[in-house]
Amino acid sequence: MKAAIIGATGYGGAELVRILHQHDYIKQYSVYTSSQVGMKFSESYPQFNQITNEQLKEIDIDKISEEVDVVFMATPSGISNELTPKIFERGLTVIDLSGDLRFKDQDVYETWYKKKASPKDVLQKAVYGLTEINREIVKDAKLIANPGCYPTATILGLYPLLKNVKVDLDSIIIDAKSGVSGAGRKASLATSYCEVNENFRIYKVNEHQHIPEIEQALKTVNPELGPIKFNTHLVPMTRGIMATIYCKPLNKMTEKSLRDLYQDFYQNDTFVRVREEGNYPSTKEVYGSNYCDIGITYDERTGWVTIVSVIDNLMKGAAGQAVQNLNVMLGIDEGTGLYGPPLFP
Ligand SMILES: NC(=O)C1=CN([C@@H]2O[C@H](COP(=O)(O)OP(=O)(O)OC[C@H]3O[C@@H](n4cnc5c(N)ncnc54)[C@H](OP(=O)(O)O)[C@@H]3O)[C@@H](O)[C@H]2O)C=CC1
Ligand SMILES: CC(=O)N[C@@H](CCC(=O)OP(=O)(O)O)C(=O)O
Repeated sequence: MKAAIIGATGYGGAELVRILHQHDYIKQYSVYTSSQVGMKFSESYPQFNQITNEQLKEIDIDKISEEVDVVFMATPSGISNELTPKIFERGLTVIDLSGDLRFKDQDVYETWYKKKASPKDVLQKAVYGLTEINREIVKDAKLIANPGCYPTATILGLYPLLKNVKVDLDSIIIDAKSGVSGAGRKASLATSYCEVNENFRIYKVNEHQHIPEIEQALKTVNPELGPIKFNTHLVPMTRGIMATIYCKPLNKMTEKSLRDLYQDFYQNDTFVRVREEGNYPSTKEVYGSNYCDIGITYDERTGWVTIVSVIDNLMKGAAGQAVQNLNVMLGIDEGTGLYGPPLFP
C-alpha cells in the first residue's frame, strides 16, 4: 500500500513521515508541497538525511490518484475543503488532519473557522476519527476527519464519566494547555522564542475553534450538554497537551468507583492508560508517543471530580491518531507503527 502526504513540510506531515517510515504495512509514501516542489524532504528536515530520499512533488490530484491508495491531508484549515472532494471522488481513502471535515453542520464550521465549508455530501461521509470512541465506524470509513489535539485529550478524559455518571453539566470546566508545535511550523510573532520562553499565556479566550468540536462529540453522549467552558494556554515547551477538567457529579461517588469506571472503560485500549490513585500524568510521560494518559480523582471534601488528560499533540493529537485510524480501516493491528515508547527525559 502506498500513501501520499500533502503538507509534508509541516510538523504534522513530518511526523507522518517519521511514523510511516517504520510502518510494516505502508511500504511506500510520497510527499507533496505547494511551495517547495523538487526539493528533497530531508532538505526541509535534515534529521531525515540518509533515511529518506523522497523529493517533494507538486500537488497534482490526477497523478496522486494514479500513484497512491491513501492520502493524508496535513494542511492548514481551508485547503482540504478544496482538495479532499476531488481526491475522494477518484476513489482514494482520505485522512484529514485539519478541522475541515469535523463538523456535520456547515454553519458551525464557517462561524468558528471563518472559511467556506466543505460540500455537505462530503461532510456526511466523513467519520470523526476519535479511534477509541468511534472504532466501529472507523472500520468501514473511507474518509476520516481526524480530531483536533485539544478535543482528543478532552473527550477521552470526559467521555467515560459523562457516559456512566450523572454530572451537573453546567459545572464542567476544561482548562487546557499546549506546547508551541501545536501552532505549526510557520513562524509567527506569538510563537517566536522571545515571546514564548519563560512565559505562560492564555489565548483565543472563549473563541477557540475546538469548542464546537468538543461540544459536538460530547453531545452524542448527552444531548442536554450546553455550551462548554473551555480555554487554552500556550506553554513554553515543544510538544504536549494537558487538559485539566473539573466537574461535579450529581451524586456522591468514591475514589475507587471513579477509577474502576475509567479502568473498565479503557481496558481494551492500548493507547489510553489510566493512572492509579494519587498518580497524575505529565506531558513528558507521553512525549513522542501515541499514548493518552489520564489521571482522575474524586475530592470527598468538595464532591468535585478532577480529570487530567495528556497527549503529544503531534502524535495522538494528530499524525499518530491518523495512522491509528488507517490501521483500523485496514483491519491490521491498531498499533502498527505506533508502539514506540515515550521519549524521556
Ligand atoms: N500541530 C499540531 O499539533 C496539530 C495540527 N493539526 C492540524 O493539522 C494540519 C497541519 O498542521 P501542522 O503540520 O502543524 O501545520 P504546519 O503549518 O506546520 O504545516 C502545514 C503545511 O501545509 C502546507 N500548505 C500551506 N498552504 C498550503 C496550500 N495552499 N496548499 C497545500 N498545502 C499547503 C505547507 O507546506 P508547503 O508550503 O510545503 O505546501 C505547510 O508545511 C493543520 O490543519 C492543523 O490545524 C491537528 C492537530 C494537531
Ligand atoms: C498551540 C496552538 O496554537 N495550537 C493550535 C492548534 C491548532 C489546530 O490543531 O487546529 P485545528 O484542529 O483547528 O486544525 C490552536 O490552538 O489553534
